Amino acid sequence: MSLSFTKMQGLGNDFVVLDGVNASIHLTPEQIRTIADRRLGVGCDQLLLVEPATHADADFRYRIWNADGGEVEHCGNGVRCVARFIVERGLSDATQLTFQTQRGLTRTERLADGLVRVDMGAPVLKPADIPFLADAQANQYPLTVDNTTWQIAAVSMGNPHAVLRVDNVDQAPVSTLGPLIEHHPCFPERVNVGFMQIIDPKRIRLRVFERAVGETPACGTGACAAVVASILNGWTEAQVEVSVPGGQLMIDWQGLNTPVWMTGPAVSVFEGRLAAGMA
Ligand SMILES: N[C@@H](CCC[C@H](N)C(=O)O)C(=O)O
Repeated sequence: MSLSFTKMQGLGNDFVVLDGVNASIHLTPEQIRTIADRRLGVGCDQLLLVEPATHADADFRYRIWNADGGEVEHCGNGVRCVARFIVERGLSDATQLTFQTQRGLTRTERLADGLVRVDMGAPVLKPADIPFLADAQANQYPLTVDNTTWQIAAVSMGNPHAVLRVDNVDQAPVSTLGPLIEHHPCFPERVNVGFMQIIDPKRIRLRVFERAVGETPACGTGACAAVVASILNGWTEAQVEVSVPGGQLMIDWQGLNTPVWMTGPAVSVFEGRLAAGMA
């Protein structure tokens, strides 16, 4: 079967997006790895599949696989792209949509200028639910890696994040410390690792080493987790501009048990067809 796809990106975090509403799509982890491969396939950080919802309050179901073929719970840049994909593919013309994900319901609203605003849900801070091994919940935890102890925040936005405050993200050890924390035994499902520099109470800079992918130009859930960590620790106010290597996201969080709001771009790059045998 030859399957059509759209290549999309949100601040350089890139996706292959598939329409599972008009076709029944079942891909093996090996097929996903090949499609995501930048030499053997199309190339992407995540593969996204839109399907009919099975939840009464959702318009569509939306599933996410990392480039290594593993299915994950949530993707912030991805959900903005999917909101746009649905309109471009004629699946709906609604400005507001509700998506069913592994982590629950996520609501999107298309704004002017190609921006999409997303209700990312309330962050999860209880260690066992992240999951993160700690005796008690705290705003920061000591984490020892190779005899050096770092202070990290642990936050789930549906998917797990560790956030470290650094003086300068340009000099942060993203490619060396990132994978060590990703695989740290205190994170039994591995973790995305954010390196955050506070510029002032309204602005941060962030680089994220994504679980199963490596450093990406942007991570939407990572930006939400970093802002939650910075607010909990008293470093920023409730509305924060997050500068990542791929551009800017606006994140707004009013505090415990309230949703994190994320606003950012979603861009279609090209459409194509996967050759028979690829899918
Ligand atoms: N790029 C994403 C996050 C994708 C999933 C992540 N790598 C994980 O394993 O949890 C985003 O924009 O949030």
